Amino acid sequence: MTPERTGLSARLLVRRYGGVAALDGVSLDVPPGRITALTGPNGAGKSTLFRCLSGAERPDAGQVLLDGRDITHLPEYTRARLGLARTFQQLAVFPGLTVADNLRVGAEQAGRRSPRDADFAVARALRQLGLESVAERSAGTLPTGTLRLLELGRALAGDPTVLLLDEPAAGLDADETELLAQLLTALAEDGRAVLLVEHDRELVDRIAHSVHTMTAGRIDEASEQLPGAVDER
Ligand SMILES: Nc1ncnc2c1ncn2[C@@H]1O[C@H](COP(=O)(O)OP(=O)(O)OP(=O)(O)O)[C@@H](O)[C@H]1O
Repeated sequence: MTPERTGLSARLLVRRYGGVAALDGVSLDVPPGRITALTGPNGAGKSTLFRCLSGAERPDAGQVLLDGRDITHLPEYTRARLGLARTFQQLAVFPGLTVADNLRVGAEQAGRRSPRDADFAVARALRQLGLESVAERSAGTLPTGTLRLLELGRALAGDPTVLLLDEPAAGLDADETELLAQLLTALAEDGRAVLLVEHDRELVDRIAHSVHTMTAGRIDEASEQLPGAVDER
């Protein structure tokens, strides 16, 4: 039986580094079909929250739930296979591999190991990101904006149900930001749960359904909003 999709939730997460509480009782819901945005100043704890949600780090207390299942103690690769994907602020693409092969690694990390499955995932991600024309180029030869899209493609290649995106618009030009806005909107409409850490407030206001503000390890403000219209070009 397929479990009911409720998305990803943090319940009272605590993570301390020495005397600093990077997370001080953080609860957050990232439901399917919506873009949930997280903002806040440097050092607020956003990256720590991402690491605890993705499984790169364990919280000292609290729970992480995926579709109601407690995944707090599951390793990152198991979470990836359950449908959780993330992108990194510091790009995690392999510069020596082609764009297509970077996407293939993303598909394989999410458990799409048969060549047929992986080929299908690569072709779909190339199409979604508009990267067909650079499919055989070495990633290391491409500009930052294209690499940022490839970083997203690497996460999408595994066909995740939950996407954690750490500043996906950093370094994108206006056209690339527009493509990103349309793509994230379509992914949410398709039923995916999207968590977006982003400093571009204009982008957040246009596409997010809710905005949570984090300060000093706590989410101290949450607001619901109607996403603004995305340009149809
Ligand atoms: N590995 C670590 N060891 C010690 N302290 C850490 C570690 N990681 C984060 N911190 C501290 O935890 C707090 C939260 O940091 P975090 O990087 O999660 O914030 P952030 O909101 O993601 O900031 P930024 O926008 O700069 O990435 C900060 O005080 C930071 O110095």
